[in-house]
Amino acid sequence: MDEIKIGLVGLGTVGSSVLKMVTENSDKVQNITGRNLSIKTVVVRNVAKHQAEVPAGVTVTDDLNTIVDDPEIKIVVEVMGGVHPAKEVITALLNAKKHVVTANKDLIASAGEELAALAKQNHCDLMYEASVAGGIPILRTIVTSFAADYITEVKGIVNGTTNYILTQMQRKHWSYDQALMKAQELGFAESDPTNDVEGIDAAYKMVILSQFSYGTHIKLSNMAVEGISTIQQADVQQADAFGYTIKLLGIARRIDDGVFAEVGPVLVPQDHPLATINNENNAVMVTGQAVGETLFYGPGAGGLPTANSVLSDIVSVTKNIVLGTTGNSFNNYQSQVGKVDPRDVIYPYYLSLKMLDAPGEMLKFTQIMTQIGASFSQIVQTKNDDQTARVVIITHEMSKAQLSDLKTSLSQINTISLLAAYKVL
Ligand SMILES: NC(=O)C1=CN([C@@H]2O[C@H](COP(=O)(O)OP(=O)(O)OC[C@H]3O[C@@H](n4cnc5c(N)ncnc54)[C@H](OP(=O)(O)O)[C@@H]3O)[C@@H](O)[C@H]2O)C=CC1
Ligand SMILES: N[C@@H](CC=O)C(=O)O
Ligand code: NA
Repeated sequence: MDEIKIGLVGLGTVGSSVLKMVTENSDKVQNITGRNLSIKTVVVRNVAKHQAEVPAGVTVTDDLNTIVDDPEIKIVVEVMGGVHPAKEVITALLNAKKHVVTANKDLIASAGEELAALAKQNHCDLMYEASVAGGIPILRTIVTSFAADYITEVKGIVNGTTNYILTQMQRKHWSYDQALMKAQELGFAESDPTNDVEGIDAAYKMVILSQFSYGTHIKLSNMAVEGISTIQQADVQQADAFGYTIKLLGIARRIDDGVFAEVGPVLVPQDHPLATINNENNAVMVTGQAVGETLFYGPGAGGLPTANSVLSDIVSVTKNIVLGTTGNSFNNYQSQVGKVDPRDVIYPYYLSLKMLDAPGEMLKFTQIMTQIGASFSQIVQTKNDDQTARVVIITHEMSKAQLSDLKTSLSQINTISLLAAYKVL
């Protein structure tokens, strides 16, 4: 039987699981593709650390050229992470006519179009199912099963680390730091978890999801992105008392002929499916004009779930090699979209305010709300230890433009500060 040799760049959480799956599940893959797949060479930084982790016959090296110059290696999996030198690595591999499978959302969100063009030029495949929502097969599902439907919204929990942290803060009342440390220990977090907790990892995934859903590239710099590092335990408990769970959501929604995309903490009603997604699990809700609402749920991080997505790409590439159909883009949809007016982006908001606990302060706030034409449905005031009070409000629907006016007006009052403004689903 014909053999297809694979190169692996990175042998951490995901890489070691890819090695395990290729080694242990080869019979089924062979049955499906008619090809015997095996890992020939692994590239890492620290060869001594990894030498004992690979089966006999697999080469471990710190020299990428061992793969680039090996004509026997047809497919290479990049799971080293980060934009540089991963971009240079994938560029060299594609120029050497290797098909590439990657889990690297940082790189695909920032240079995906350029790399896809390079792949096409070299008649190579470039696939990245694992880059969005780890083990959930969401990208290929959008490409194939939503090909004819008009997607109006894609939203969800697309970062495992932050969902794990929020779950532990809400259910076990763990501190933020304690929960983050455990997420790192479990291999969910990036090597530097800043992108996880600041919402940037989720934003990368929304960029890729938007590309697949709307055929358009949304620049990260045009997206409002907020993480979870400033969420207070008090907000988690207060949201719970109001009947909501705080989740870090990515939302990309068609509004008229534009697409609005944002990442931030959102209060999700406790009976909404997204409120029930816990720990490192992710869920992506895709709404199509024909199909209506669909929900895809599964592990968003972790070695084996992510490796399963990598393997699904390897199998797709192998089928293309067998059929002689390599060199087609993972996502072919391209479309022009317009700008969204902030007056058309409308949600209720959860506002957490700190104000001087003195007569007239609340009146100042309600006057501003009246001036901007906004109103609220729920309000709770608690006294702080000092001369201030914590006031938490759920507003009626208001636009992003009104929220922006509210922030501007509040910034001019030194006795009231806005601690948090989260959308309410
Ligand atoms: N962990 C997860 O749950 C998920 C991760 N991903 C993505 O998968 C990718 C890998 O993540 P993960 O496995 O967690 O990362 P790890 O940090 O666990 O592993 C990274 C691996 O890459 C190697 N590496 C890093 N830099 C270089 C370099 N310059 N040259 C050669 N080798 C290098 C490291 O080698 P050494 O050990 O010698 O330093 C290590 O083996 C990332 O893009 C991540 O975003 C996607 C979905 C889920
Ligand atoms: N760090 C990421 C890993 C998967 O993409 C996450 O926590 O979701
Ligand atoms: Na996926």
